[in-house]
Amino acid sequence: MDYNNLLHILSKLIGSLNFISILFIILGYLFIRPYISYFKSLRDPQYTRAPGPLPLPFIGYLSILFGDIAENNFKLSAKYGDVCEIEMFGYRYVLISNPKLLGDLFSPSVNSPFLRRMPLMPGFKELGMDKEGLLLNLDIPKWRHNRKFFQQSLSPPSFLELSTKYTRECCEELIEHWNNIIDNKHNNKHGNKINIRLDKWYRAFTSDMMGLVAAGSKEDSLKVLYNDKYNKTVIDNTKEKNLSEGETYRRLREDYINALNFFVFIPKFLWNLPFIQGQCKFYRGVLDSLTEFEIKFIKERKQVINSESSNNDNNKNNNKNNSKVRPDFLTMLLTMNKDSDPTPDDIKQNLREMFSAGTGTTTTTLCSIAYLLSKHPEIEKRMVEEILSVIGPNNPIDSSNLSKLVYTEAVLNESMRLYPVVPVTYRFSPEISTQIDKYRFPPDTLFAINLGHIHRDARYFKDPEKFNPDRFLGNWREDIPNYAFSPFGHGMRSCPGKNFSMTEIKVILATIYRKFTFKLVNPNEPLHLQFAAVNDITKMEVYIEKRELPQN
Ligand code: HEM
Repeated sequence: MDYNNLLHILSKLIGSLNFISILFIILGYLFIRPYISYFKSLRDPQYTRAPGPLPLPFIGYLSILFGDIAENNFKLSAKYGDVCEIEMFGYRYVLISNPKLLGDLFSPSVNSPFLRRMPLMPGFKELGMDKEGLLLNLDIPKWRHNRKFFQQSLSPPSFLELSTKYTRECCEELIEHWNNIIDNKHNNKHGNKINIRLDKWYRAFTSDMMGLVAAGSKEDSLKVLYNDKYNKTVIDNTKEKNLSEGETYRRLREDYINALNFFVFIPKFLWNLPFIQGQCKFYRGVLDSLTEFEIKFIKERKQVINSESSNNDNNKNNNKNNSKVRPDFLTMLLTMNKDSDPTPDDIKQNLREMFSAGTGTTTTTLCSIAYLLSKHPEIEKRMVEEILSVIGPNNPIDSSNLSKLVYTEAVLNESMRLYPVVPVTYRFSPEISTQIDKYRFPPDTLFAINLGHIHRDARYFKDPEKFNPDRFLGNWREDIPNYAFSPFGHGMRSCPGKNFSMTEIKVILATIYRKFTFKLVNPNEPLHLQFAAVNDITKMEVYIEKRELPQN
């Protein structure tokens, strides 16, 4: 049969197809597509395929639709080993659970081919994150530029001092509210025990704290929570009508996290379905309002900075200490970046990521610490003894004390080992093929690093399920293999907020735990974590008690 005949037969066949048959052919193709690519990859002589389950039609792997991705990753590694493979997000998704195999992916080299976290997905564009900020930025020159200024903005001693001061202020406010709740007998429904939602309090706390640290805006989340639940005498009819700017921003950011999860995890072809369309429209509205709010806010700050610097130029006797501009993260971003004179648009995503990456992560970490300490009172006692001996029962904490809180830091590290906020992180290279162990993967493979699984692997941690802060004392950095403990990731895309977070959390633990102790209301329940982009605490009920301090 010649070529023309073949074309003729094909065109006749296509002409005879009706809409239903075409639909069936398309669906049939989509149904078998994962198998075609699966069997093709098995026969490709250039590359290898790691063990893993057969893909499912349409979705590739069930955990996209059901269950917790982090938990499913955990089970996959337990079943298939240190390197295993599934289909996810339309990509070959290789899960790695052995720190010895992470050298290339976690490379600290500026020329690493793994500077991207994930491939471009439609949701990233919708969120404006594919070319902005850090987290999902795929534009490498832009990401480098942002990363440099993000990191520099977090490091000046004046910034760290100010953020410690703001954290202490928020702790003092929290302590005052909790004292009021405990002292107020009307709230006491459980005999001598006061039952609180610790997750809600810490969420409000980190929101106020990050509001101050990032943009100098006090959000009043703690006050709102206290007044709503405990201070019934305050009747605020204007509450819904006249939200403070801080509270409006806080609510927008809360919705933003949901928008982020929506656009990242719901495939684009579903956005226009009737029952999802409304949600999509709502989240687009949230993104627009948030952008409008941030641009206005950044413009105002820029004006203040510019007018102060032109006054300073005119006034040679100027005293810098009289500056009205707070040295918070936003000011740092604007002033450190002066040579390139950043526009509000350049900066807004960095500011947004400071909030979104800083509040939920800290809340979950604080709750996991409270959970573990309430189950291990002897460890809590030892931590509080250290806090009291280094700082005393009432003195304010300053940065010079923090390095002496060695056991407190070990408690923090051990909690992050057992409950890492980011149990899986990703690396991706569209450019090169990658050799991992005995497997060779093509470009465009998505590598998922199974941090949560590695943290509980008996090969690297003796009695891995045991809460034992002692493993983080002494020369632990030499004892634990490279990359086996990675609560902040590693390499060029590791967490730029690491030092800042460690400092903040230690300040919070030292300030709060010398005043209060928490007991779980349901001690037999597991920690309620839900994984979306990170592990988020969904509920934590505790009895709160004032700590009885030893009399001097
Ligand atoms: C307990 C607190 C925190 C934990 C456990 C945490 C953990 C992490 C982890 C595991 C990553 C991914 C690292 C990798 O892939 O190698 C990350 C990335 C990131 N974190 Fe954090 N983080 C915390 C707090 C913060 C704070 C306070 C900020 C902001 C000041 C922040 C900003 C970021 C940003 C911007 C990235 C993306 C970096 C990039 O892609 O270049 N994080 N974080």
